[in-house]
Amino acid sequence: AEKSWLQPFDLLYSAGIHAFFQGSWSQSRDYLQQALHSYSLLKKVKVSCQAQCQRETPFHVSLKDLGFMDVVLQRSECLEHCERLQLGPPTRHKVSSLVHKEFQRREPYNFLQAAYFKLGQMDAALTAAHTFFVANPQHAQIREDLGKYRNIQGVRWDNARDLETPPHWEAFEEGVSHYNVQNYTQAILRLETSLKEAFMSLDECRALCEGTQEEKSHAEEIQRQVYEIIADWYVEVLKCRQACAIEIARKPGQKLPVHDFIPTHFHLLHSAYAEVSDGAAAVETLLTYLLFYPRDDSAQEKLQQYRQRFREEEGARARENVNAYIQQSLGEKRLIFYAMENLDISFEDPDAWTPEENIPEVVKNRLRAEKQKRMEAEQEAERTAEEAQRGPLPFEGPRVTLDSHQLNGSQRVVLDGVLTWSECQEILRLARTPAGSGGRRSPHTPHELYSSLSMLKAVQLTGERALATPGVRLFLDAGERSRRIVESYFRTDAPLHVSFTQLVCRTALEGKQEGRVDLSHPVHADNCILDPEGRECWKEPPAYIHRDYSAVLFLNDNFEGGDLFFTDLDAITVTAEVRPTCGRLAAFSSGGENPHGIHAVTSGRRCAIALWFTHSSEHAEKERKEAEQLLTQMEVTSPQDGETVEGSMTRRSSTLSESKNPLGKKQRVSSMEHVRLTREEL
Ligand SMILES: O=C(O)CCC(=O)C(=O)O
Ligand SMILES: [Fe+2]
Repeated sequence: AEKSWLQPFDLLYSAGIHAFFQGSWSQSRDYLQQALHSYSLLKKVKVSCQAQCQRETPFHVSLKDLGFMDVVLQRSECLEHCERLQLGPPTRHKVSSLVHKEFQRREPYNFLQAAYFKLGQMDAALTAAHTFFVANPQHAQIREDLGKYRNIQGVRWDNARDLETPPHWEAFEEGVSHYNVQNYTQAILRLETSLKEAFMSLDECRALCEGTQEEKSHAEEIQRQVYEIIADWYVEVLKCRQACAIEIARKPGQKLPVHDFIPTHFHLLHSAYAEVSDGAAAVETLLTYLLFYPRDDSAQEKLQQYRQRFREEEGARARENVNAYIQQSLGEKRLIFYAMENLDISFEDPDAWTPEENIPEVVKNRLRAEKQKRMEAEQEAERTAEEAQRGPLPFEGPRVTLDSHQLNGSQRVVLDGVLTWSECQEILRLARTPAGSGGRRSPHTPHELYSSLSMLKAVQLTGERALATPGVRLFLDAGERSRRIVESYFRTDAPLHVSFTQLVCRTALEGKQEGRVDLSHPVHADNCILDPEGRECWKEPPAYIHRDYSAVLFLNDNFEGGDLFFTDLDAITVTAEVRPTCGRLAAFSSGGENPHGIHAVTSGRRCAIALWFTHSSEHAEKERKEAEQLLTQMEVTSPQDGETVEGSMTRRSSTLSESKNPLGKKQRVSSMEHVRLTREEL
């Protein structure tokens, strides 16, 4: 029989990794596939044995302690027998919690995608990579890899599937989008599917709680009595089951769970059913919602409305399976609260709907205090982790003026001394050239003019007017300088490339400033679409999702207004403000943690270089390389000039006259053609 038992997943996994580092790709692939298969089968067996043994050895009410222990022993025997039949001796599948965590993080898929890639199985590689990526969206390397797959001919990008995310997520998200565009019939179908699947995931998660508790050391156990040990262990199981409500509500790869996940389904469903005039279902789902929140006044009002509108639907009842779930959950909470009162137990209630009166006063205070303590500890941990991660500055000159903590946020920094005063002036001259000073209406406000100069335009300027060269060189260098500071200070785990450089000036229109309440640039995040109501930021097109870090290098301060400010996710609460001044650099991660805007410029002209950085080499700024080449050609003295190289280098910061331009016309034109070409390829 030995042969037919399931192979332990941790052994298969380590064999897969071993083969991987040996370069035996097909062997590695096979072991990794088997490991994943074994892992999921093991879970299935455990869940089905739980269900079977609960049926076979039920607890009856009013058991005396012997009767209770009798059932405990029978169930234990049942489980052992059930699992042994399918899995072999229990010790075979004892796996360290470290390996468990790796599987939860989908680590095997990372090796698997690389093995498939080596074997040229591109569609499978893409699917494995995508599966890993969904749970690890911050992983820089996998993003890079996915970018490569996208460019490989014949890979069907649309086929990228996620093999692990529970099916309720797709159904839930589709349901909500249908609902949002008033497509109620489809919304109902998808949300009902989501509910069914979510309850299945919940059952599975809860069943796995038994048997996953870490074992205490024998020495610890020996001090204690049998009931203490049982109580302790059982409370751990109950806490684990309770945590499943959060587990199913947290989409893989996301930090926070969806608030009130199950009740939300019923909230959306009753409106959707009412919209399609299915009175019975509307009343049924609203009543089910009210099981969670019986004192929700607006829901009660709705109920009266539905009852009047759909008269014939008086027989509708709340859903029994949901009622059973609530009763079970409240029963578990009651025991946990009891343990909190009397034993030294900590617990965090995952549900918002637990009725106040079910929570003993003492426990309420403990819960509150614990929550407070946890939040503070989390903030502190985040802060110290962030500060500990700060890297050194790559060269002398700039210094940190404000760190994230002082800026009341995360992944933010303000530095001074990135440009000298004369460097700022030189770049500002560039902004005054015809290409830079074009004053069109600001896209954001009728009270300001707006002009912008991209790297492409700056290079064209160099080609056409040598006058601009020192400014363009500085414009280029300032971006590279900032890039190095950001990469080093934030200790990014992969190299950063500049992906876009833009010199932007905002000029206040005279006499149009009274009573002005708008902003020079509304609050936004740079790589996602800010949804202040939902307190979320959607990292999806048309947002520039490849942007990882942003920076603003300020050039002047002779204007009024125009401070850069950061807000909370609500886009209203200002958390920090930065006054522009020459050489000051504000740098921050481009995501939802850093919504920002610019206060109205009420007089004068505010100029700054906006920079965006990316880990993806595909999104590196093409014009930057062109500009670099072109400028180097111009700066290195041509033979006719007879000037030394050093001479030409010192000239960098002085103004070049047109006649000194060492670049022949022909050469210049061909360089420009090249720039246009790479631009079109984008
Ligand atoms: O100029 C600034 O201060 C910020 C500009 C900005 O946030 C943007 O262009 O995305
Ligand atoms: Fe921005």
